[in-house]
Amino acid sequence: MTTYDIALIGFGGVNRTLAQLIHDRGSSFVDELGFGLRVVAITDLRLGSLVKEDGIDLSVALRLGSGSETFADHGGSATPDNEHVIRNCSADIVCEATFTNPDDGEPAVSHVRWALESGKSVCTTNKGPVALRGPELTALAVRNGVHFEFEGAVMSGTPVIRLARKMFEGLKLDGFEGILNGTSNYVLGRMETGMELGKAITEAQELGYAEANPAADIEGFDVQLKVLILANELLGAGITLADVTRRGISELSAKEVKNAALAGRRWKLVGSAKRNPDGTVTAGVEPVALPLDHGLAGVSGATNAVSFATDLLGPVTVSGPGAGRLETAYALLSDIIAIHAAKAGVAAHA
Ligand SMILES: NC(=O)C1=CN([C@@H]2O[C@H](COP(=O)(O)OP(=O)(O)OC[C@H]3O[C@@H](n4cnc5c(N)ncnc54)[C@H](O)[C@@H]3O)[C@@H](O)[C@H]2O)C=CC1
Ligand SMILES: N[C@@H](CC=O)C(=O)O
Repeated sequence: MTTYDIALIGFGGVNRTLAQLIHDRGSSFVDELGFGLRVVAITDLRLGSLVKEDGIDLSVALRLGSGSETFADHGGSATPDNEHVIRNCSADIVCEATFTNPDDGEPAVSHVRWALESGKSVCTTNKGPVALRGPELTALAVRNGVHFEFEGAVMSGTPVIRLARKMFEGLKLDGFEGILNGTSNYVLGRMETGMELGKAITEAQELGYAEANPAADIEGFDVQLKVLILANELLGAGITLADVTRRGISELSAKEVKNAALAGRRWKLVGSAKRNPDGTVTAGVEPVALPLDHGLAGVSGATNAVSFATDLLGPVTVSGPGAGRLETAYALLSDIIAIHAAKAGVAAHA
């Protein structure tokens, strides 16, 4: 039986939920998925680091977090020691789920690089490394014979990237428009009922949707990264962050959002990209008051949807969860499944 040793970098909502899934359902993965999972290292800014080659007792690790205990109280260290742990632990796969940094992607870019350089595959839900260093890190993975997977970076557990790559073969994509941020969509829905922005953001934080700094959601930085990822990965746009224009929803008042709904329009934060006749791609994110019969107007809560413009089918829309701890932990599991399938395919053809 194949067992993959896992390192969890960042032990917040997403990686903690993956650990919980492995703890609760790990034994059934062997029958259902054909492999087992064992967590051999965890690092976190607040908890420090813990490395155990024969497997960490997840019931103990999962109890830490709310109190003052750190991994130092359980045979580990009070500091994360990310580089040392990532380079030297026995993990086959590193799951990177630290904060997204929309400026330069660090320190997550380094976390991914250290893992790939030391022959470990990486799954990440962190948008920074994918949006800002995606092609470079993918090339590094290829050079080292490992994998770099990032399905959860866009639309959480909804498999939009893999689905589009596999299922749109033979179609030409000319662009897309979508709701790509669960927090802002949830917040706009609450504002439509009259709730003030700040209160709605607090709810989204409690539900595990928001970024560590929710301004990233509200001011459109998060969608800017996701548009960049989709444009480069699926349209081959070859654009940079500066090419994606950005406007968030912070200027909208609850009254404005409510009045628009009464007048038959719904405010949505829309991310889009469009291929121009000369082959260049124009991309951006902005709030739009959509008519109620628009395909994206009915997408509510933390649900996301993206409508791709295709040459042979016209618009094809993918919709599903766009945020949430469990939904995003599933994205990491789906990446591990993809890595397993790729390894099994290579073995079968060897
Ligand atoms: N929560 C969601 O719905 C989704 C989250 N994501 C992305 O997944 C990542 C994780 O999200 P959450 O778990 O919700 O965030 P979180 O804020 O709950 O957890 C992040 C964890 O990373 C730790 N951390 C931060 N910097 C670190 C460092 N340098 N070394 C070690 N640990 C560090 C923090 O202490 C924290 O425990 C983020 O990049 C987020 O943008 C992506 C899709 C959906
Ligand atoms: N904060 C993000 C989480 C997923 O990327 C969102 O709300 O969509």
